[in-house]
Amino acid sequence: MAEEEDHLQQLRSKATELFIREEWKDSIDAYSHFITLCTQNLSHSQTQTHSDPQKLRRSLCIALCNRAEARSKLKDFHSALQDCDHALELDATHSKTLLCKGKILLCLNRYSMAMKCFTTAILDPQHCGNSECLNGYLEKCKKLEFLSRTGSLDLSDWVANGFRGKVPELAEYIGAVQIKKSEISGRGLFATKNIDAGSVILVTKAIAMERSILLGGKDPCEEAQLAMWKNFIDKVSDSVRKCHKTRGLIGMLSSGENEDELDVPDVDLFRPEGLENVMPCDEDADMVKLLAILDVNSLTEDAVSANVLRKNHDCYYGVGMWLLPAFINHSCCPNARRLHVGDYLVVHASKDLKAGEEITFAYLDPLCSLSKRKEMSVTWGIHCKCKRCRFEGELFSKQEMKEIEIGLERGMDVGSVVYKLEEQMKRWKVRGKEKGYLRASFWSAYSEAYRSEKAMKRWGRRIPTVEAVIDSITDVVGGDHRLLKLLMEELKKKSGGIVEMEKIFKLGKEVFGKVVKKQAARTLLELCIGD
Ligand SMILES: C[S@@+](CC[C@H](N)C(=O)[O-])C[C@H]1O[C@@H](n2cnc3c(N)ncnc32)[C@H](O)[C@@H]1O
Repeated sequence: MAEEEDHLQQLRSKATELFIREEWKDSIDAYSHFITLCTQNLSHSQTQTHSDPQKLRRSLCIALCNRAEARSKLKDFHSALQDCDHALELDATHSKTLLCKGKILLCLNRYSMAMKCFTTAILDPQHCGNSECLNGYLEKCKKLEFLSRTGSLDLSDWVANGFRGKVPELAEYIGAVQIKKSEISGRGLFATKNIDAGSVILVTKAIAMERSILLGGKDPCEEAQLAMWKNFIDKVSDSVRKCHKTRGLIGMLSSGENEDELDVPDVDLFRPEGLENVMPCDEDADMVKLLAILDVNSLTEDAVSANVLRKNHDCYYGVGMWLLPAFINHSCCPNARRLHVGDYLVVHASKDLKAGEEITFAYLDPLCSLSKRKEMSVTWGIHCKCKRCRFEGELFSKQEMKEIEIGLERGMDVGSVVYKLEEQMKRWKVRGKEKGYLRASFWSAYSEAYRSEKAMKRWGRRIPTVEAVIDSITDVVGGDHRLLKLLMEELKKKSGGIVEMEKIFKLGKEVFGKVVKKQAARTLLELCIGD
């Protein structure tokens, strides 16, 4: 008996030493060995070889708790949670395990469950040493739980501080949306209630994300990009391997084939606190399918609709996988935009949305011509048939239109391009939204003309005002930072009044979403001009 006890003692000391040295993998192995022997010893109650089973049970509880901590350091949250539950079966009020479990649940965005752990731990009379830390976690949990219920995030302090300090912690939030069959392609995300422009629709943490900081240049070199993609794929595979819920959810995404035949999942499955055991998929991840899914659904931070809130204008190139936003289809007249805050993706309405309306992003730049959009859509493997593409498709076959486009490409005076287009629109009786489509397609000519003193001297009186053009483009493509920038430059020239400023704030909300209070909004807008 003494020999067995010595052996257990040695194993425990070795595991603890490795744990203190933060050698997580080796400490997990050592604790696993100890846990197996302990469990065998305790389960053979008749032949029990330990002199003090009560003490052994306590040691087992601590070993499970430490293995959980080590596993969570390696982001193996699933196994770590199982260890915590096992430890809590031995001692339901073990405060260190409750703290560990609460922290893991927080990482998994299961705020109310985490809150229960911290509250129970605080009630434990032996928690005294951890009191401050537990209260801190409890406060954080309450804040995040509120955010996950309401979606009312406030990034004011961080933005007003020039993005200094830690990236604010966000919580998962799913607004009034559902997944349904889409007329665009396969499934799409739809509003279930009216949503105002600027309102946050989703806040989602990436299941995996990889960034490269590329110094000295905007275009990431191929080698750095390849390395980043490789790391990203490794991270996704790791998270899919470790969590069957992630595996089940990612398996529901499109791999680009037979999209119209895919099942329509319930949006509730994507809630962090949603049921774990509803996942149909428990098979091993098929790497070929996984790569196809990543190809179709990964998002890059530098995309047109992605405003990256970050420090110092570092040249980042980031790629990530966010599950629910992967159901958002493309439109050349998008009504939503995305914002990257750390590993979180914040999706907000860039126009007012009606209940039942499909939520769409711009995968491709909506402020460029049909031919350029067509060229870019090849990379996405999509053939867009939206109203705008259909309308422009018919018009772009007209000789006059071809001449305007070729003229622009060959460096024709931008003022005259704008003038010609406006005159043609009158002749063709183009009205309402359709005017916005064409102005958006020739945005480069409009923005250059309005910024050129020479062009404005010559054409200024014969072309519509900046405000009128921006209004009509915003009406079709929603808020866009380039429109905002031009509007602000105009305001500076004219030193505009309150009405103009309100217009800018409104457009700012459509571009960045309602994520900051008014004072911080000014900082954001200044950053927009400085871009
Ligand atoms: C990120 S997924 C969007 C959700 C997808 N419809 C589904 O059912 O899972 C991207 C894929 O949706 C399809 N898609 C999205 N927008 C489209 C559009 N405007 N026209 C045609 N296909 C589109 C393409 O097959 C694209 O590869």
